[in-house]
Amino acid sequence: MNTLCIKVTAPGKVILHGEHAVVFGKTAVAISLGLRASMLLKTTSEPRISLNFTTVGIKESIRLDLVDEELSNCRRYTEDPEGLPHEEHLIKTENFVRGSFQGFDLLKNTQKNALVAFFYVLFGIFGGERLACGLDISLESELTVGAGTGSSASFAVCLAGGMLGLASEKRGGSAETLNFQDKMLISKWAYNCERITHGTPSGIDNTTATFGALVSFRKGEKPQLLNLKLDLRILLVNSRVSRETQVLARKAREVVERNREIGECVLGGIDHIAKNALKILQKLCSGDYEGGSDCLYAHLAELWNMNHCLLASLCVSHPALESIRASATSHGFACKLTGAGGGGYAIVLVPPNTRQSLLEGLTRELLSKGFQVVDTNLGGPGVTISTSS
Ligand SMILES: Nc1ncnc2c1ncn2[C@@H]1O[C@H](COP(=O)(O)OP(=O)(O)O)[C@@H](O)[C@H]1O
Ligand SMILES: C[C@@](O)(CCOP(=O)(O)O)CC(=O)O
Repeated sequence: MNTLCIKVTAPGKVILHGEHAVVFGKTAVAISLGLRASMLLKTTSEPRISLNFTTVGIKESIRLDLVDEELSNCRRYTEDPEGLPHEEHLIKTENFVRGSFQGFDLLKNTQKNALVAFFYVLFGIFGGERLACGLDISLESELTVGAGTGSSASFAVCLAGGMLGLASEKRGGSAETLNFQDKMLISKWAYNCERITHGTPSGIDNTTATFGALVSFRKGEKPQLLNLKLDLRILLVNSRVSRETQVLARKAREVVERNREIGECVLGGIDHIAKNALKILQKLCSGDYEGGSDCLYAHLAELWNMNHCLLASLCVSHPALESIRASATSHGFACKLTGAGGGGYAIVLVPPNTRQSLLEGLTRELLSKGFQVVDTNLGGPGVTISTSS
């Protein structure tokens, strides 16, 4: 095979509604961000695989013959990521990575996870064959790691998209043309990858990072993809408190299980909010309403606030998130945590007719409290793949 370059990009996401409840089978609505991860994969004649994951500070390389030898002991699951025995494959991959990279145990968790994720996908997709060419892979991202904006999902989608693209090019196909099934395959591989760090994720993050735009999601059902024809604008506010999704998901589950009937009501409430918010967004997209959009945005704002309060009742808010909300409320904006909570980001809804001075006042106050603020539009494209030789 001649030298090949594959570039893969994937967006981060924010969950608008349904975080935590989605784990219990309720509806969630997520939307892609303008911020993206981007991976460049080059085949080389050097017998090495070099990895440069700048965001997590990984710069490592490994001899190709060691990788090819391990590949010969793996089974291939290219088209069947769901059939891959996850735990077994993960342990085997971890053993390989630990044995191959000196000082692995001294790395930070984010670095360990990223290395393991790479080889997990590589071995699953190329098992049973030899790579027979060196690889030079670099990945960078505009997203903050560990803050709930889908950094790991966009990373995983890039890995999966790149490896599946390479596999397809090696068999004489094209990595660039992606139909729905191709995207589903990328999303399923990315889901497996997400399991490495997030235990049993619902799948909403990898789905949104793959398909982009607005995704309505329910576990076990085909994701509903909505073409967002409106500029939904938010302030993305970083509380600068780091948190782990798995820990927060466990906390919410404990609250629900300790208070079964109440927990069911809270989850049911969140489900209704997600469905109603989706209807409003669909109306806004279709233009199918009388008068201006102000009424619809006011209703959406009410749902955002209710959603936050229900999440807080599951003990997944944080004093920093409440402080962001207090500022937003005092300036007349709706605000909710997004993702797992316990820190990470809050989102503030910015309706189209918002006075700029009001928004600037809120931004100033949030900055003076030490938070980071990004004013952004939502709904960027999903995974993109381009190749050159
Ligand atoms: N840009 C990135 N580059 C390399 N690895 C990443 C990147 N983003 C996330 N990861 C990997 O994914 C893991 C989980 O990421 P995290 O940001 O906690 O998830 P989330 O975005 O869902 O909050 C990290 O520990 C790291 O190993
Ligand atoms: C809490 C949860 O509903 C969302 C987690 O979001 P994030 O990874 O923190 O963005 C978990 C999940 O959906 O898997």
